[in-house]
Formats: sequence, structure tokens, C-alpha cells
Amino acid sequence: MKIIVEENYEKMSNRAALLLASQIHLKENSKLGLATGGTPMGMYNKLIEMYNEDEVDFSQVMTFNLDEYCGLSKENPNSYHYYMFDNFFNHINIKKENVNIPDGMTEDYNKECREYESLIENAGGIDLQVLGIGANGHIGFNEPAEKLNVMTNVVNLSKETIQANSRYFENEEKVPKQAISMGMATILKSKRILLLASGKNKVEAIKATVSGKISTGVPASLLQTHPEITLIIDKEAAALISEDNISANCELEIKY
Ligand SMILES: N[C@@H]1[C@@H](O)[C@H](O)[C@@H](COP(=O)(O)O)O[C@@H]1O
Repeated sequence: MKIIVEENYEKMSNRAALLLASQIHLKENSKLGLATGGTPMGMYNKLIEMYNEDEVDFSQVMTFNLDEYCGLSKENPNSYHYYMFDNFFNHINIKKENVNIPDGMTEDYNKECREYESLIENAGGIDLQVLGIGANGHIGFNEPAEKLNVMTNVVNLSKETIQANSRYFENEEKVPKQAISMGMATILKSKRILLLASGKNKVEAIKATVSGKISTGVPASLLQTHPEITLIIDKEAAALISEDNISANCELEIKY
């Protein structure tokens, strides 16, 4: 696990965008796994900037989003469909047919989850998966629990996550209680993984993610088993980690 600590959010976002662009330069039809939330917004903005400067071409890229709220339509501004098109896809030359996001309005959730897994498999798997992290250590919507889902599934959101995500909704009541999320194996099967974290409220989650202990109580800690994982985090999110308290398989690189 490589941990790169940047001085601030902007530098974290720029470095993440460069990593995605280099993946696309390496393989123009890369399969990217994408995340929503506040954290990757800066990265998406930088990638749009790079696209406008002709530095990256998305015409052959295929994407798979991590998750979607149950019961929100694509037109709902709080859906992850809406987020992705509004913040990223509408501003680059990606082909709509190459965009994959679970359907939160499906009539058959089990079928939707199984088909999502097949889509990823038939595409040859994800080359680079981008992740954010919840303050409780969740990735995608895989919440801390005794048992985690292996494959894409419907999950119940924790009170903490509902509360955290309510900032985007009118009030907490309006936040869906369930979501479709890639499972832990879906995520861990990706060839490379990039996790981004920024700000003080992620310090505990980051510390637990890199500590060297693996627990379903901190889903992100399972990432320590992946051979090609990079964390790009800012100084604030990294405040509780040092060479002394990270796992021996972590390599810490401070960039400021
Ligand atoms: N399902 C998403 C996660 O994929 C995301 O990582 C997390 C953190 O969001 P933020 O980046 O806004 O802190 O929020 C949501 O719960």
C-alpha cells in the first residue's frame, strides 16, 4: 500500500487526476471504477480541465460507478447518476453507452445486482477503481458490520452515513435508507485501486485503514490485502499516521 500525502485538497485532486490520466494513456479503453461524494469533485474538475486542454481523451473509456441510492431516479439531483453526469460526464467526450451506474429504480434489485457484476466481468474487470472513504471507514456503501457483502448487493445505510450524507438533501428524512453497492470482492478484484481522503473528519478512518489490522468493522482496512493500492490523501486526513503506526507493507511518501 502506497500512501501519498499532499499538502491540501487541491494538490490531492491534481495528483489523483494525473494518475487517472496516466491510466488512460496506458490503455485508451481503460475500465474505470468511479466514486461520488465531495472528495473526488476536485479530481473530476481537474480531469475536465485536462480534457479541455487535449491532455486526455475519454472516447474509449468505460466506467462503472460504485453505488447508487435505492429509489432515486436518474433525474433526481441527489442520485449518483445525476451527480456523475452533472459533475463529470456532461463535460467530457465519454460515450453514454460506456457509462455504467446501478439502477436505483429497478423493479428487481437482485437481478440488477447480478447483472452489474456480469457487466464488469464481461468488460474484463476494472483497471483502476477510485474510492472515497466514509468517516466510519466505509467504502462504496459497504458499512462497518460483522459480515460484509462479497458481491454487488443492496445495503442498509448506517445512521452515521445517513447523517453525513444528509447535507446534500433537504433533511435527514429524505436520505434513502438503502443503496446498491459494489461488494468487497467486486472492489478488491480491480487491478489497481486509488483511495482519496481529505479533511479532519477522515483522520480516524485513515488511521484504521493503514494500521496493519484488518477488520470488517473498518471495511477500508481490507484494502491492505490488495497488491496495487495507492492512497492519495491530504495533510489533514493524514494527521494521525506516521512511520511508527502504519503497517509494514505501507510506504509513506510526504509531498510537502
Ligand atoms: N457512497 C459514498 C462513498 O462512496 C463516499 O466515499 C462517501 C464519502 O463521501 P465524501 O467524499 O463526501 O466525504 O460518501 C458516500 O457514502
